[in-house]
Amino acid sequence: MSISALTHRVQVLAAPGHRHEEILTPEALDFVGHLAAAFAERRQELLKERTRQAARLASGSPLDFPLATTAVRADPSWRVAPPAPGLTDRRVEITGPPERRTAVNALNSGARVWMADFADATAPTWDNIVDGQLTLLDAIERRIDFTTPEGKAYRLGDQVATLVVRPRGWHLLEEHLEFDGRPVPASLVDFGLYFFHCAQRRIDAGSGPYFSLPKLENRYEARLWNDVFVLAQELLGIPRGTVRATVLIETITAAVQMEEILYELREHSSGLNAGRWDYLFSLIKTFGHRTDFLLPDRAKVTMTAPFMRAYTELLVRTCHKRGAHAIGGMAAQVPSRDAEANEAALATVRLDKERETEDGFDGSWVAHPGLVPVCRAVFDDVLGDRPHQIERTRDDVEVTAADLLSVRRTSGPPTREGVRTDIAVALRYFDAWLRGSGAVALYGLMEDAATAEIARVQIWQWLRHRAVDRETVRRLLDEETAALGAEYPWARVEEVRALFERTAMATELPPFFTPDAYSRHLVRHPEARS
Ligand SMILES: CC(=O)SCCNC(=O)CCNC(=O)[C@H](O)C(C)(C)COP(=O)(O)OP(=O)(O)OC[C@H]1O[C@@H](n2cnc3c(N)ncnc32)[C@H](O)[C@@H]1OP(=O)(O)O
Ligand SMILES: O=CC(=O)O
Ligand SMILES: [Mg+2]
Repeated sequence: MSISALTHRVQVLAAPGHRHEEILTPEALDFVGHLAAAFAERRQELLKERTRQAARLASGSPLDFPLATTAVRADPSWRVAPPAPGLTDRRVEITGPPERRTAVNALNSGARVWMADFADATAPTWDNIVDGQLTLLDAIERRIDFTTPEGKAYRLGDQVATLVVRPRGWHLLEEHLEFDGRPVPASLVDFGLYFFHCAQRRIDAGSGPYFSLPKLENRYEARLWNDVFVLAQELLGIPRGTVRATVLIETITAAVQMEEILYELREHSSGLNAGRWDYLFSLIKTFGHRTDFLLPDRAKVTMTAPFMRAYTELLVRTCHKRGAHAIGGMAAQVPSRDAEANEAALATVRLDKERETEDGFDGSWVAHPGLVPVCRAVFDDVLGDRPHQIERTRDDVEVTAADLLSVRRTSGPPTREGVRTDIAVALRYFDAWLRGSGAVALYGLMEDAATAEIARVQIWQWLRHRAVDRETVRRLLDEETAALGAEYPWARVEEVRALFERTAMATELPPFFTPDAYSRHLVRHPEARS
């Protein structure tokens, strides 16, 4: 099918920005419109199913591996597609928003993969979204070099990381693009614009259009992505099976459908990734009303907690059984200018990666170029010249749904400092996000939309179970709001405080803070809600 024959015109509800016309071409918008026409309704239905499933679990329905797909899990014959060029050895993957400086640094970092993130690490202002696409296009075309006004030169090296792109999740809309009178699903915008402009260019360069898919809740959402890939390839005349996608297992409902998710995407799958921060967020969000799921301070819930071990071991076992890569998660510590703090951060990251290599992971994520050597050294020790350890099937691992939910052994009340830290982190992160930054370093840790969600839902959970009283939260909120304003006079303290009160202190927990914050604060077209 020729794209020029399409009439799925998408309307842009934003003032033209610098070079935006290079991305928002009529053909690219038609392509996105075609995807919206084909998949927007199904997305809507799947979001309704998310709500229904949340209600079922909240009213006591058990969570388990689906009976309906027993045959898929029992069938030993199927495997995912073989690794595509540039995705065989993934021992270190660096992540970051698709900004110019980050792009050059990440591509040059020595990591095998750069995961350019429109999701957790990006505040989706319209400029960030379109400039992010320009950054990727310029990086692929190798015209991204620049020099700062201070004279620091950024030059792409000869050996660069393989590019993987993470579009926003299914729950979000892009309100600056309208199709058929409705905002276009954000996932289709990020995927569609990148695929339209860059898929063939990546293939011509000996690589391919590769993706990382966030926040899926079940196999039907994986099937939807697979259908998006099939149609997108067909529309652009790209051979079916060229796309590769690594799915983040970062919701508790997806954890019991890992194998089905691989199955749905098998012709396009490049494995699974342990999205540990969203996973923890999902667990609290889904079962936060239950007293046995009361979690202590965030710092005390580590990857060695039995329920987190069950999750990561199941992920490795599932991937390797199906010939797929298992990619580890993000240790939140980032390098520090203080030598002692830096040593401690590196040691923590090293331990985390050592645990992952022992579990059988084939590679892992880092948040900062300064962590690439640590991660690489740990994986080099175990892998040597082998590109991965997929052959290490973890037949010894037996994980039940009860193991994934065995939070009781870790549960407990928060400390006052734990409550304060969550409030401080949520406020500071919300402020950065409203001002256009989706990833920041706070108190020595990388914070992004997933980690901030944990801070928010912990406060909600503790209030709900009266592990902390409302008066104390209000007092700490006053103190932390004042501290934020004193430290950053430009901080949007009133808006940030109101956002916190709406999303962390309401009786009903909103599933995400981002849709509320996005439509109130980031949408800039004349029809935007105030
Ligand atoms: C839960 C999840 O979803 S994890 C995945 C999503 N989250 C992320 O991707 C976060 C990635 N990390 C980051 O964005 C950053 O590391 C931050 C925001 C946490 C800290 O960034 P900074 O405050 O700039 O750190 P710092 O000052 O130490 O940076 C030093 C240099 O490293 C660069 N750098 C830092 N992190 C990255 C990165 N992830 N990729 C590329 N370059 C990076 C900086 O640009 C800076 O470059 P420069 O010397 O050329 O100016
Ligand atoms: O996306 C990663 C996560 O940990 O969340
Ligand atoms: Mg995540």
